[in-house]
Amino acid sequence: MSKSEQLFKQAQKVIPGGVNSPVRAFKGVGGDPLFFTRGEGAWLYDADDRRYVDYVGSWGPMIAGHCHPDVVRAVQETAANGLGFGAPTEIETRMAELLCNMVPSLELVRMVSSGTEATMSAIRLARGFTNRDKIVKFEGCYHGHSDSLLVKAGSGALTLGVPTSPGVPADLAQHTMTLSYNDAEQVSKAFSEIGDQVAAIIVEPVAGNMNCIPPAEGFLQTLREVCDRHGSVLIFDEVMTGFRVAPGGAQQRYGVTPDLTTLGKVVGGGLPVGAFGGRRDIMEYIAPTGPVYQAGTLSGNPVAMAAGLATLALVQQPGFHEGLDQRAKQLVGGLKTRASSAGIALTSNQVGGMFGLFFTEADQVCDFAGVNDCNLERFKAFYHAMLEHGVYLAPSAFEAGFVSSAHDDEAIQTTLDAAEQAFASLS
Ligand SMILES: Cc1ncc(COP(=O)(O)O)c(C=O)c1O
Ligand SMILES: N[C@H](C=O)CCC(=O)O
Repeated sequence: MSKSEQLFKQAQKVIPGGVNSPVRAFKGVGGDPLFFTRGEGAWLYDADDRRYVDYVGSWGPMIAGHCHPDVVRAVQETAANGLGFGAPTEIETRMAELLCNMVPSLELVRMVSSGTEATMSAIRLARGFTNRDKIVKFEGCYHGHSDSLLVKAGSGALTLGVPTSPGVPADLAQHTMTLSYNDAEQVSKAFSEIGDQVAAIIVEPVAGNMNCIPPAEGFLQTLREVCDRHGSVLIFDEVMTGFRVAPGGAQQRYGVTPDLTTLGKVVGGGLPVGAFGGRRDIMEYIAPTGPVYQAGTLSGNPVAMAAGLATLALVQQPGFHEGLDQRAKQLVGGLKTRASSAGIALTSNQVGGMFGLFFTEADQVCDFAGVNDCNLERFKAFYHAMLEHGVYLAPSAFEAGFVSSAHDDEAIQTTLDAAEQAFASLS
């Protein structure tokens, strides 16, 4: 038995399913999860000291690779002064100033401790501000696990086949309307019927929790238009896309400015951080300036702020995003060439440092139905073959992949060599 197998057995005795977040349990691909002991750049080492090229990146935060010395140093230096005070610190203002400078929609921003908290708080704020209950989301998009948003959700909820979770009161779920991602016509029609009751649209501006689906031409603009017409709040959930697809996120890349933005992952540099912010008049509606309540014991934790600021400093370096984009293109292009040589039908999507692979004959995959039509069994076989050859992909066909600035030629070539063998084993 491997060390990982032993550790997983032990974990299952005291942790539900042996994991602290369901998608880690390998239910989407079968087999047992690996337990990791350390990371370095683009590489992860498991409990048996096997090395893997990592395309999960802690589900996104590790945009500069594992253990970047600047980030580690910032954490160590800040921790030496105390782990947290539950009172204001200057570093929180520095973080807020930076976020407002980087992300087009932010005039005011509030820090929280996870992406889930950010989206849950943004929804409450939008409901309070508009005095309306209904929200619109899109099938296969995941916005964390708060009740209103765990309806036809993506990510682990989709992987485990429970997109609408038991435990979400029907009385609450009835206020969440779920539409099809990239179907602008359906959005316009829904808003012509009930637009005046809608508090907010929340959307992943590039969907990354049903694999990776970029927005269709004009889709985000339509969301902006219907929200303007009906007085609804447009929320871009940039927990995944923030700082990844452009320095100012998807809103900068696609030129559509939402009213509120939610952030997570990269903003915490690997520590538990989220944020939500946007238009001043809406953000001033939150306590203590406004009546909508929201709070957090560890919000704005200085050590987490230090990790985030150090990561954002790296992200702002000239050429950072061009480098990510180029690496991701090199990877995806190389995989497609090798799949084609092996006679395997493979389609891909890629936006900056985010990518998706689809085992399908279709030329493009642009919505939830397209993702569902893919060959899941082939993905599972590919997944395990890649793992066998030292490449760690997300253990589900419904998750995007992430490239970091630490993915160098060696990491990419190791991946392509592994893929050549994996594709050969599938054909
Ligand atoms: C787009 C998006 N929103 C929200 C969340 C929730 O963030 P967290 O897992 O930090 O609660 C995630 C990831 O889990 C996400 O990908
Ligand atoms: N897809 C999720 C976040 O983006 C995966 C993280 C998790 O649920 O553990």
